[in-house]
Amino acid sequence: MRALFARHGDLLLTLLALPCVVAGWWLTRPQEHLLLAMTAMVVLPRLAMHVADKWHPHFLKPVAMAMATIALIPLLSLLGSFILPDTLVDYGQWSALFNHWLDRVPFYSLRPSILIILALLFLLLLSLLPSRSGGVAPIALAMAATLTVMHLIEQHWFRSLHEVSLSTPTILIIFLLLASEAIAQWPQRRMEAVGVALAASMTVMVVLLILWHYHNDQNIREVNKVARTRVDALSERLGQEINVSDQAMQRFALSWDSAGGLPSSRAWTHRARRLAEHFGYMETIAYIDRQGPRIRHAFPLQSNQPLLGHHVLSSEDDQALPGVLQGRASATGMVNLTNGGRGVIFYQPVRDLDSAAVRGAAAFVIDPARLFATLDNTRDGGNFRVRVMQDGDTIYSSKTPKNLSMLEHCNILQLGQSNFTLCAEASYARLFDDRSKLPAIVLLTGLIFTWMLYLLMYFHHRLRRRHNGIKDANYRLRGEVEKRIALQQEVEWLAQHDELTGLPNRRYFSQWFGRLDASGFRTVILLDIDHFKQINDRMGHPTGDEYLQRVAHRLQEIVTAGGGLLARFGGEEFIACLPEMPPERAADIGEQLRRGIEGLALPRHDSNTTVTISAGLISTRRASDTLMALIEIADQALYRAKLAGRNRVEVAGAMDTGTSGRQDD
Ligand SMILES: Nc1nc2c(ncn2[C@@H]2O[C@H](COP(=O)(O)OP(=O)(O)OP(=O)(O)O)[C@@H](O)[C@H]2O)c(=O)[nH]1
Repeated sequence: MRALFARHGDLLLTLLALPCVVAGWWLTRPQEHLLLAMTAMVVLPRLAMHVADKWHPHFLKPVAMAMATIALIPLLSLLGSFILPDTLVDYGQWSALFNHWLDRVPFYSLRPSILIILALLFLLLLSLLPSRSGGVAPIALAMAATLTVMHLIEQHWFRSLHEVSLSTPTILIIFLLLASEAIAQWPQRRMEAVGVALAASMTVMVVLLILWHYHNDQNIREVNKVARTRVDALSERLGQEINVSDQAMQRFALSWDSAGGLPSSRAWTHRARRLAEHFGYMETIAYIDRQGPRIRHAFPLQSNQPLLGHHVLSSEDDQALPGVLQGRASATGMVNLTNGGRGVIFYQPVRDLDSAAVRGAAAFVIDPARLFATLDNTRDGGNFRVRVMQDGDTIYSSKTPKNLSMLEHCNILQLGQSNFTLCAEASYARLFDDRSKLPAIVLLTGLIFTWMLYLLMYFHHRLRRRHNGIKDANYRLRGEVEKRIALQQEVEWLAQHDELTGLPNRRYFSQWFGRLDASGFRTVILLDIDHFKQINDRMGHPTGDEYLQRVAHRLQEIVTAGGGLLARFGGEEFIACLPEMPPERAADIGEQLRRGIEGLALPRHDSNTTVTISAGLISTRRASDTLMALIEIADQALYRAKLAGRNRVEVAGAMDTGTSGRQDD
């Protein structure tokens, strides 16, 4: 089972998303179906891609990419609805486009949030990427995960005005997709290659999301002002209306002062009708005689007939009447009316024209519900619900528009002696009209910037690694070349020198000799260590080798000082050539060589004697004398030196320079 999960875990998790889509369709509200459909459109190409990766790449990969491209269309359209200016495509057009999906459901209530649309887009992008090992796959996955988490945070901790929230099936599907991608990518990813770029861009993204949240919150606050403005406007209109009606009531009461006497019933009805026609919310306009005090007239008469003659001070709610009978305009709170119903009664004193004494009062019964209904009649009314409450009872409510935003604003108002709460709540449709596109644009621009930053850092890292690799290879190559050059030089040196003494060998010597100017004197000296075999035999080969080296070194010093070249001729024999030197001087150097070795005083096995050399020397200025010929002559001279007792320099007779040196014995 573990092995199966390790090999096909990504596919299994994506497969699990399918039953979640089906279950989600039944379990969630219709508003979520668009989101589920979008999610399913992301699941299918991912599924095809996982299968393609494992079994049928040639056939299924193009199919998956085609499905992903098709799924891009609705997702990009939804994204467009957040960012395209209303002048280009207005809200109604988006609604019409998407209402094909779900009939009669308003667009704003079925549109997923921009965070989730972007998260799905990034997940979809993974199907469109040419290969999962491509450097951008991790950032797409990380962005999808971060956006989903941000949406959940917004949904649970902050107020939102909108969009469909993630229900359990959708959350499950998105997390299954994220997990399956993480499993698919993980084994292929070398974290150090993407780690720095990913960490930097994710940090930028978190900052970006905080900024977006701030902008979005501001936007919601701004949009919410719509309801507050509505409440404030209504409150102001109410204040103005009360002022106007108050003045009308005053004028109405004063008009009886000038008439004198008790108003006649006909006159009362006539004038009260005119007032009531103008102020439709004045339910009853009554005249209260100070005597009693009793209601003498009431308009409209038909509904108020039982009130006539009614002793009004018996009503305990009517505290305002004593005030008006003392000459002060007054009002009650919200009271139960004698003829049933509730209302606020405003009183105005009616005075005697001559004495100015209060004869009675005009009472105006105002129905607050009708008053508010009269005020709440603007054209925009359909986008708001206005409610008026008093002591917890709703006394007025306007028609409720569809999809209220649940964002309500209230003001406290006073009418008569009572406080009323006036609240307005806008519909989503109204709020969306005012919604700014700025937060969505900030988010999208920021994500593009974050994506670019990742690419820049990732490719910079890759290039730097490649560059370092090339630098290392270059360094190694240079080391190799240097080693080979050294080896080559060693081989060349060995081809021309003797390893033991470090002297040039015969080949080098003959090449050097060949380059000499044959028109001048050339002296060839052949030198041989005397009785060297005995040194080897008695003192051992290592001592023999050491003596060879020391002899060679001393001879070379002298020959080089004379401007010549010394080479090892073979075994314990050396050959020297002194160019451009008169024979006498050459013979002299020959003698110096002999003495030089003698002077080394290298002890032999028999402690009385030291190592010596014998030499044969030939000087010539004949250009036709070859090296071979000169060596032969020198060898003969050397032979003679040996015969003559060794430790001698024998100069070839042809040059007639005689012999030099001293006898051994
Ligand atoms: N240790 C050592 N011995 C060498 C080397 N090359 C040649 N020999 C020895 O040099 C000796 C040469 O001996 P011989 O040619 O008989 O002559 P010799 O003993 O020097 O006697 P004379 O030349 O007649 O004085 C031999 O024993 C060689 O083995 C070498 O590179 N190292």
